[in-house]
Amino acid sequence: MLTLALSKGRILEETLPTLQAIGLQPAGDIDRLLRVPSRHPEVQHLIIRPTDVPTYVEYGAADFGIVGKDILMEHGSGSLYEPLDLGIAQCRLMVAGLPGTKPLRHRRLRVATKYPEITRRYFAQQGKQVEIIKLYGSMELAPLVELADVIVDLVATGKTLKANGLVVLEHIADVSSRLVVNKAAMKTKHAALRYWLDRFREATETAHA
Ligand SMILES: Nc1ncnc2c1ncn2[C@@H]1O[C@H](COP(=O)(O)OP(=O)(O)OP(=O)(O)O)[C@@H](O)[C@H]1O
Ligand SMILES: O=P(O)(O)OC[C@H]1O[C@H](OP(=O)(O)OP(=O)(O)O)[C@H](O)[C@@H]1O
Repeated sequence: MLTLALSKGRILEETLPTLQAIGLQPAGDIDRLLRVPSRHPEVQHLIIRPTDVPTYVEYGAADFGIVGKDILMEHGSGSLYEPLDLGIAQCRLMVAGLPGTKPLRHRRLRVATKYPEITRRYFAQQGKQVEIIKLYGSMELAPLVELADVIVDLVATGKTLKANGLVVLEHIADVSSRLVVNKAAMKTKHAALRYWLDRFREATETAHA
């Protein structure tokens, strides 16, 4: 039996057509069940929060998983194999703020984000120490109420930024969803995982042809 950890929400919705194409569609109520059989007798799904997917796969509670590159960058992806870019849930990780936001001289820049590790690394690479304010959502509000000078957040269409009067200041990384694999399982269950990785790769190529 193989276990695939799926990120519930946006990524799961965008993953369903691929699962359907390769015969792994969930065979149960994905809105309520946390562990769901798939149409294939040898694969089951875990339906979990995106931020938990790397942990389940790293510890081997799931053999493989699907998760955003943003979450992998924040988690630190060295403990997992990342063999395939699925090309779904595409967006960009950006520094954003009010128009005309300038570097500050008298104090550290204050940055609100759901991604403290990525943010710390990004500014440290530029030799800047920043004050990081960890938030769990609605980052766009922070500069408006002077909780932070800027935010580090995901941008796709740019509509959320625009609606809140914010602009992109810097580009950090392009983001899409990745297939990740537990390192030990890649050895002990190699043939089965290889088979499904090939199916995912074919389906992804077909979808983007
Ligand atoms: N606007 C967007 N357009 C495209 N992809 C996005 C967008 N926002 C987020 N994503 C991608 O989808 C993933 C999941 O986002 P989603 O909004 O479903 O979860 P979340 O609400 O951030 O998760 P949690 O419930 O753990 O806080 C993100 O990690 C990112 O990779
Ligand atoms: O550029 P846009 O197309 O407007 O998309 C960007 C928005 O999408 C994400 O939020 P999401 O809609 O997932 O809400 P949440 O993370 O606050 O739950 C992200 O955190 C931005 O707020």
